[in-house]
Amino acid sequence: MKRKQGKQTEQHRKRNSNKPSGASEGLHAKNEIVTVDMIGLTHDGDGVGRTEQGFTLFIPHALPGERVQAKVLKSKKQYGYGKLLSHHSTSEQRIEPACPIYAQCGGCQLQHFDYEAQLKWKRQHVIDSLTRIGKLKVAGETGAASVPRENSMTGTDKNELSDMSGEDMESTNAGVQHDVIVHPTIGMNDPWRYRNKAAVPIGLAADDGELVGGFYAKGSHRIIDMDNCMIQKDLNDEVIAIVKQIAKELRIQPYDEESASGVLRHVMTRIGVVTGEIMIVLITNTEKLPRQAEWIEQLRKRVPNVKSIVHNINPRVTNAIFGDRTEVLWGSEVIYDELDGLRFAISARSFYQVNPEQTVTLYRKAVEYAALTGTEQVIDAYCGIGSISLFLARQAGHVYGVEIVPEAIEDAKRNAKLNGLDNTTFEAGPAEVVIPRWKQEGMNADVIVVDPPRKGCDQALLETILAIRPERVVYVSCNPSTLARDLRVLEGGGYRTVEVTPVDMFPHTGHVESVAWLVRE
Ligand SMILES: C[S@@+](CC[C@H](N)C(=O)[O-])C[C@H]1O[C@@H](n2cnc3c(N)ncnc32)[C@H](O)[C@@H]1O
Repeated sequence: MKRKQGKQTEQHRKRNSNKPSGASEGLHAKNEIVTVDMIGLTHDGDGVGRTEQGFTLFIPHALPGERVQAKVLKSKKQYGYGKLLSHHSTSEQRIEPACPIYAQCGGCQLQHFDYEAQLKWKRQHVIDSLTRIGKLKVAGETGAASVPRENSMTGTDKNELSDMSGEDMESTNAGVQHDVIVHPTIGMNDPWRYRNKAAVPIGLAADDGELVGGFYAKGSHRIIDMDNCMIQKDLNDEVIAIVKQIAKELRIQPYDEESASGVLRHVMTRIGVVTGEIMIVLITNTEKLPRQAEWIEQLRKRVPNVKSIVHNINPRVTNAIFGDRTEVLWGSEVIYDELDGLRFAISARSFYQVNPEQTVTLYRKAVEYAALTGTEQVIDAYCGIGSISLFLARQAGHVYGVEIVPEAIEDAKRNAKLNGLDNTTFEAGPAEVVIPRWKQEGMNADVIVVDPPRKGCDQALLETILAIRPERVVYVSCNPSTLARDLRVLEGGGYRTVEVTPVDMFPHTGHVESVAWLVRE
């Protein structure tokens, strides 16, 4: 990769030799209008194209195969960013986005792309990561990828890989030659209105200073006011609209990010899709929620199914939604939901998958890959509220879950009891600390399941998995790049990746979830 970048830099230097210095860092000047042939999509869903002069431009909402006119917004040495102005030719996979505010909102990235094409692209994204980063050979693939290497490994991929250290990247050099099966992405029959959770930033409208709440516009912190999101459950939209209305009536000051002043920063709502229960979390910059009693009265009156009203305090100047302190203002500290006949208590700070229908598909696939017979000792690392753990516990000897958020572990214990699954043990702490200690204490496991956050598994955890030597590892991942990186480590330690199944948990967004099945050689 380095060699290719060097070559491109040299070409640009030659081409730029006649340009006035300081006009632009890259080949094209800012605001220049260029014709671009689109050749791929980045891992964020932005189009990747080449200008007639061979310069790489990333252009949101442009699709592979299209010829477009674009305005250069930023021009770096080796690549730039552009804005789509018009089409010379369009892709057959281009469709009219269903959402009226799609062009401004940063919430979805792929609504202009036919859903079947999204599913294929997500599978290809997984394959590209497995082959390039994991050095794995995918059945039916020649090793060529959807986007030529020098393009896909520039802008966005660099961001995706930013969690990896140089050392991790070095470790990706060796390769293996068995074939990994990557199945088609399992999509939704109706890929709309799937989210059970909304977390909406609240702020001031730029024009009239009114309270607004919605989504950040792509690439900025400008809030687009919105009452109808096509990937949200209707009920979430309704509750958010009610909360905004109450905030206005009670004259609650919206948070102003620039001055870090004001009161209401975010509203989070979560619904139990099976139970109909609703949790509302008000996140403030201030210690107290002004007019608390009226808030409770109004929310109870206008949201009949509300079961939990929670206040979280976040006075920090940060992009993180939640602060450290959470108190229940009214009702229960949890709401309940059901997945595949299992009942789950979910508290405000606990992770719970946002697409319940696809979650069942994903977890069933993870259980299938675990291939349990009723006797196995299973470790579920990064277990959240124990959701995968309990799916596994129905078919295992014993399941040990570990999770860093203490509230989630309290939920997991409660959930095990609730479902009468006493063959479970849960511990709060970092997986990379707790599991090595379990190993030292003599624990063994037949199967280890991991479901880490985007940054993937900690190296110490991967080493411990290799030391425990379970027969099977099931890796649930929301980031194909770190999945591929970690599979390389496990392959290097004597595991073989047999299959990977992408599951579309987040239709119309660039997010790709997948589950991998590894066996000990
Ligand atoms: C993608 S979620 C998966 C949760 C759960 N398996 C599920 O499906 O609901 C990742 C979880 O890892 C937890 N986590 C993050 N870093 C961790 C660490 N170092 N050790 C243990 N858990 C961690 C997060 O709090 C989160 O609950």
